[in-house]
Amino acid sequence: MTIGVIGTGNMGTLLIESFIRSKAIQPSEFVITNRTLSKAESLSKKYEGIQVVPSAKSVFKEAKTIFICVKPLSIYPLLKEANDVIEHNHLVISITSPIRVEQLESSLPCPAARVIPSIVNQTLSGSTLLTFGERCTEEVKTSLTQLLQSISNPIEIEEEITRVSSDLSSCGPAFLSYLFERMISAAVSTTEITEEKATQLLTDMVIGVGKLFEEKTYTLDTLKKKVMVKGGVTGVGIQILEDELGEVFEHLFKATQMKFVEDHKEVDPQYSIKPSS
Ligand SMILES: NC(=O)C1=CN([C@@H]2O[C@H](COP(=O)(O)OP(=O)(O)OC[C@H]3O[C@@H](n4cnc5c(N)ncnc54)[C@H](OP(=O)(O)O)[C@@H]3O)[C@@H](O)[C@H]2O)C=CC1
Ligand SMILES: O=C(O)[C@@H]1CCC=N1
Repeated sequence: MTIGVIGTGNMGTLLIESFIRSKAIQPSEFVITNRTLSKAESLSKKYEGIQVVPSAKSVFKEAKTIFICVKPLSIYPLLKEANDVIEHNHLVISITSPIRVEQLESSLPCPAARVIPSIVNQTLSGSTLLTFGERCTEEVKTSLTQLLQSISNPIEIEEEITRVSSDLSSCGPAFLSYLFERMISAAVSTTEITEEKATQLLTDMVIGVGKLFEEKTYTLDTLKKKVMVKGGVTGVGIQILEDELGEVFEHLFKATQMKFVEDHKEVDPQYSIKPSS
């Protein structure tokens, strides 16, 4: 299967490297481009066989399944530029949240899907968020789902829950990293522990917790209860979290939802179909 990738920044590179790592796609099956071409060329030096072409249009000429991994506002001009070489049997896959699949299909002669990845897909784990356009046949849905299974757990999501799903799956690793940093700096500022030791302990703990969830040993609730020995120290800490966390996560999800509305205001005028919500 030839796979095209337009844009080899963080996510384009992550998808290429993850598909190669999972052995789902061989380097020689990739046709890629990037605005700064040297970035795509350095990937082809790393993985012998990747074909680098000079433009998005050339990618559409060489591949039928194409991941577009550029920022939201760059997608429409790119599709217009390649318009005369896009055919009915292409599949266009966008990886960004503020463009709906029906908006993509409205400016294409072919099916479109949206696949929002997460940095954790680099370890061939985590979810990818999958939404199919109306033109996607069962065959297209099955083959894209199978491809994504090689690097992730593909979860089909409705448009209405796009932002919150991506907050959890794709922004989540950054949110957690921030919280872990705050835990470490508080541990260092209130006790004798060094930053190095606190970082080591927290990192080991996070990896272990991930493995427990992977093995389905515990749910979030049963794990919490197992550690919270009656009358013990964990309960004291949990009580502080309950008393002081307040509505921080409610505020977070409201803020990202507002940003999503702003993103749509920028992107929507490019497309003939406007979102209904
Ligand atoms: N970062 C993340 O964790 C996630 C990001 N996303 C989404 O993925 C998208 C890309 O994000 P990310 O990879 O982080 O961004 P980057 O800025 O790292 O990558 C974007 C890439 O697109 C290239 N580019 C821009 N315009 C064109 C064009 N016309 N033709 C070819 N290449 C082009 C840029 O080239 P140049 O080298 O010249 O800048 C750059 O390499 C965003 O919409 C984001 O929302 C989705 C899930 C997770
Ligand atoms: O488009 C998105 O929702 C993702 C999440 C992280 C960055 N962009």
